[in-house]
Amino acid sequence: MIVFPNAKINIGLNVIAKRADGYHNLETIFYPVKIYDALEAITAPVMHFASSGINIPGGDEKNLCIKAYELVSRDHPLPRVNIHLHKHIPIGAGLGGGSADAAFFLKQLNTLSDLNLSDDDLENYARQLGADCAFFIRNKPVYATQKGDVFKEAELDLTKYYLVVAMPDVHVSTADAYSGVVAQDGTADLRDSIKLPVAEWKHEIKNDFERSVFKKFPVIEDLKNELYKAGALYASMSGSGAAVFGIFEVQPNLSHLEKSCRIFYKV
Ligand SMILES: C[C@@](CO)(OP(=O)(O)O)[C@H](O)COP(=O)(O)OP(=O)(O)OC[C@H]1O[C@@H](n2ccc(N)nc2=O)[C@H](O)[C@@H]1O
Ligand SMILES: Nc1ncnc2c1ncn2[C@@H]1O[C@H](COP(=O)(O)OP(=O)(O)O)[C@@H](O)[C@H]1O
Repeated sequence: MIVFPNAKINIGLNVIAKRADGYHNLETIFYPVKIYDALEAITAPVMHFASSGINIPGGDEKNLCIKAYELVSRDHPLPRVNIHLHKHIPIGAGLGGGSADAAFFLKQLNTLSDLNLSDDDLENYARQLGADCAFFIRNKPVYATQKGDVFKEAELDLTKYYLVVAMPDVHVSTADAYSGVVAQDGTADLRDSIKLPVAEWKHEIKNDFERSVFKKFPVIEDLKNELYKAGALYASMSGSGAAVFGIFEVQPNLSHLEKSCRIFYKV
């Protein structure tokens, strides 16, 4: 069985408060985009994990797919599986690639092993693997609060626009990005802000990680500015970076950026 875990972008990200457990409460809109890994799982006599494509730091046993398997196996007898992950979604990008793999693997296990877990059950497993992992279970645009794992409906359809994701040659650690951010409450509700025309979002919607991450990696801010120069109605860093995305009315010419970063068109 092969599935194709997709990436996400964050439309706005307000870091509201530091929590007693060390995490942060936030407010964001998660929006799925068309950049994919490929994840194959088949039942097999011995457990095996292999990956190809982009090198994943941390070793196989630390892979979130293996962690997902171990988590579910505490509650349910599982068959041994042979897993192959082809990694295409950039890492340290703010695109949630590792979380997507884990969530899609949970869904695969549910089917492969006839576990009959509901989406709520799967989300409960997912939130134990990573704060933004639960989003990928239903994988629809949502307004997320608390650790980024509590969802309310968000009506957002960007299909009439041309979305671009650009990944510079730097990687940002999520934990480092959170340690550099200053939490502050009292911003407008993102569910109201996204109702404005996209061209007005730049006055209303921000990503709180940009200030400190741009300071450390000016190349990311430069890239965001390049997307505006190329005609973006709205451009922002995604999550804790380093990827930036642009929302355009038509396909932009970004060929001058292709030497210094990886560009994903029409996502
Ligand atoms: C910033 C966001 C925005 O969508 O995404 P990315 O940019 O990483 O994709 C998420 O909050 C990332 O979620 P995720 O990458 O799943 O985080 P986790 O693995 O659970 O946590 C990594 C580390 O980030 C910090 N962390 C994460 C989530 C949160 N709400 N508060 C935090 O302070 C903690 O220090 C934690 O140890
Ligand atoms: N399947 C996976 N894909 C990517 N990263 C993984 C995976 N499993 C574990 N990781 C770990 O998660 C870290 C980054 O995860 P990722 O979700 O890609 O971050 P971000 O959302 O910030 O881009 C990597 O450094 C790696 O050690």
